[in-house]
Amino acid sequence: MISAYTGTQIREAEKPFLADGVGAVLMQRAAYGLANTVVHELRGRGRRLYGSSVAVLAGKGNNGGDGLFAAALLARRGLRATALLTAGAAHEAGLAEFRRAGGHVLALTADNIAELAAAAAGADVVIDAVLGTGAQGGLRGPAGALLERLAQTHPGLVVACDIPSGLDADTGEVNEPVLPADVTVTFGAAKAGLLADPGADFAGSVHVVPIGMEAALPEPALRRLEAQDLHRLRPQPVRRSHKYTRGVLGVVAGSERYPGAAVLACRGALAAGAGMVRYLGPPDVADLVRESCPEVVCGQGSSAEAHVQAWVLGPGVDESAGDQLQRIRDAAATGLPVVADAGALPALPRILAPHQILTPHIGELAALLAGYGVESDRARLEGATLAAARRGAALTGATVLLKGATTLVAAPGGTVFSQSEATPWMATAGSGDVLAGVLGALLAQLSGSATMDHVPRGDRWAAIAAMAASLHGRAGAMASAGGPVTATAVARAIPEVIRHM
Ligand SMILES: NC(=O)C1=CN([C@@H]2O[C@H](COP(=O)(O)OP(=O)(O)OC[C@H]3O[C@@H](n4cnc5c(N)ncnc54)[C@H](OP(=O)(O)O)[C@@H]3O)[C@@H](O)[C@H]2O)[C@@H](O)CC1
Ligand SMILES: Nc1ncnc2c1ncn2[C@@H]1O[C@H](COP(=O)(O)OP(=O)(O)O)[C@@H](O)[C@H]1O
Ligand SMILES: [K+]
Repeated sequence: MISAYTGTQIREAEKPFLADGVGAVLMQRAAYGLANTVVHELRGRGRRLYGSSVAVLAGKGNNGGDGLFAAALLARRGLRATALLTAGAAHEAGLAEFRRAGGHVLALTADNIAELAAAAAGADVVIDAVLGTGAQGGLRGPAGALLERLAQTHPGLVVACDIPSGLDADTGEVNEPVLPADVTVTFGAAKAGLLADPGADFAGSVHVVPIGMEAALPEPALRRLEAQDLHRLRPQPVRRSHKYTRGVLGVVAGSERYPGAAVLACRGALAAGAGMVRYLGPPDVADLVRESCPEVVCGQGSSAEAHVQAWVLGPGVDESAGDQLQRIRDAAATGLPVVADAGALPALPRILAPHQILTPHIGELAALLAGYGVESDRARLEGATLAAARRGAALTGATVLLKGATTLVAAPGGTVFSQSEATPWMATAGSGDVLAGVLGALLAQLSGSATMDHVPRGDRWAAIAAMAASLHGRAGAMASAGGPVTATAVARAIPEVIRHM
C-alpha cells in the first residue's frame, strides 16, 4: 500500500527533527536521492554522465536547497551544472556547496527570462526546485514566466524536486504555469496531490525517497492499493464453497434504449468471480443478457424478493425506464451493499450509508452535488477531484468512487483511496458498466468475508471499491497493451488479472 500525506502532515512530522538540528541531514538525504534518480534516468536513456548537462531552477526555500545540493552532487559526477536562481535569494548552504562543486550560477530577473529559459531548455536535465511544500498559491514574479516558456519548449528530462512547482501538495490542484515532470522525486512519503488529478498529470512517475522521518508520520490523507494488497484481500473460494456462499449478485441494469449496459455489467460480474448473477429487467433486455451470458439467471420480478448478497443498480437505466427505477429503489431499501451507477444515482434517497457505493464520472458527480444544493460546474470539479470526491461522500453519507484517469474512492469517514492503473484507451463506452459489475461481484463475495478483517472497519467498503478500480484498470491495461480496447475485452481480461494477483 502506498500512503500519501498532505504537505502540512509532512512538515509537522519533520518539526521534531528540525528542533533537534538534523534538518540539514534530512536535506542531504533528499538531495542524494534526487541526484541518484537523475543518474538512473540518464543511464536508462543511454546517456553518459560525463558531458551531460543539468539546469536546476532553484527557489529561495528549502526546496531550492534540495535542488542545489543535488545539482552539486551531479556536478561532482561530471555533469555541467547551471543554477537558475528564480527568487533573487537562495538557500545559503546549498548555493555555497553548488559553487564549490564548480556549478555556474545565473540569477533570474524580469529582463532575462527568455535567455534563461533558452539556457534551461538546452540542458539534458532540468530539476524543478522552485517551490515545494512551502508554496502558497501560484508562482509569483518572473519564475512563473520562466516556467511557462520552458513548458512550451518541451525540455529534455524534467525531474521535479518533491513536487512540481505550483502544484498543491495537499489537493492535487494546479496553479498554472506548472512544468510537467517526467519524474517526481518526493521526500519522506508521497504527497496526496501527486496521486490525484489534475496534479497526477504533471507528476510523471513518482519516486519516494525515505529520509528518516517516516516513523513520525500520522494516518495518511490518501492511500493506494498495490498488487500485494489485492493478493491479500482477494476473494478465495474454499474447498466446500458453493455458488450461494461464493456470493450472489443482483443486477438491475439496461433499458430498451441501452440494453448493452446490462450485458456488460453482467460480464464484469461473472469475470470477477460472482457465485451467481441474477438479472432483473425488461424482457427484451433479459433475452439479450441470456444470449450473451447464458450463466446469468434472468427474471422480471421485484428486487425486494430477490435473494442476493449485493446489488448493481443503474448501468444503462434512463429516466423513462419506470419499472427499472422502482427495482432500483426497492433494492436500495433492502439494506444490502449496493453499487449505484448512472441511472441509479438520481433515484436514490438523500441520506445514504457507506455500504452504498456511488460510481459517478465527473459530470454525474456535478449533477449529484447540484441535487444537494452545491453549485459545481464540471470544469471546476475537474480541477479539484480530491475535494469533489470527499464532498460527495460527506454530503451523501455514501462511499463515492469517482471515475477518471485516476479513480478516487472517498469514504464518508474521510478515508480516500486513489488508483491509477488504467489506460486512456479505457475511455470507451461501456467500460464503466464493466466496472460496476466487477465491484458488485467483489461486494457480493467480500462483504461478510474474513479476508476483510485485515482492513479497519470504517475503511472496508472503500477498500473493496478501490480493489475493483485497480482490478478493472489492470485488466484494461492488459487487454489494451497499448492499443484500442473494448469494454468486452476489459471484462475478458479480469480473470487473468485475478489469476496473477
Ligand atoms: N523541512 C525540512 O527539514 C526538509 C524539507 N525539505 C524540502 O523543503 C521543502 C519545503 O521547504 P520550505 O518550507 O522552505 O518551502 P519551499 O517549498 O521551498 O517554499 C518556500 C519559499 O518559497 C516562497 N514562496 C512560497 N510561495 C510562493 C509563490 N507562490 N511564489 C513565489 N515564492 C513563493 C516563500 O517565500 P515567502 O512567501 O515566504 O516570501 C519561501 O521562501 C520541501 O518541499 C522539501 O523539498 C527536504 O529537504 C527535507 C527536509
Ligand atoms: N483517460 C482515462 N484514463 C484511464 N481510465 C479512464 C480514462 N477515462 C475514463 N477511464 C475509465 O473508464 C471508465 C469509464 O466509465 P464511464 O465514464 O462510466 O463510461 P461508460 O458509462 O461509457 O461505461 C472508468 O472506469 C474510468 O475510470
Ligand atoms: K519543486
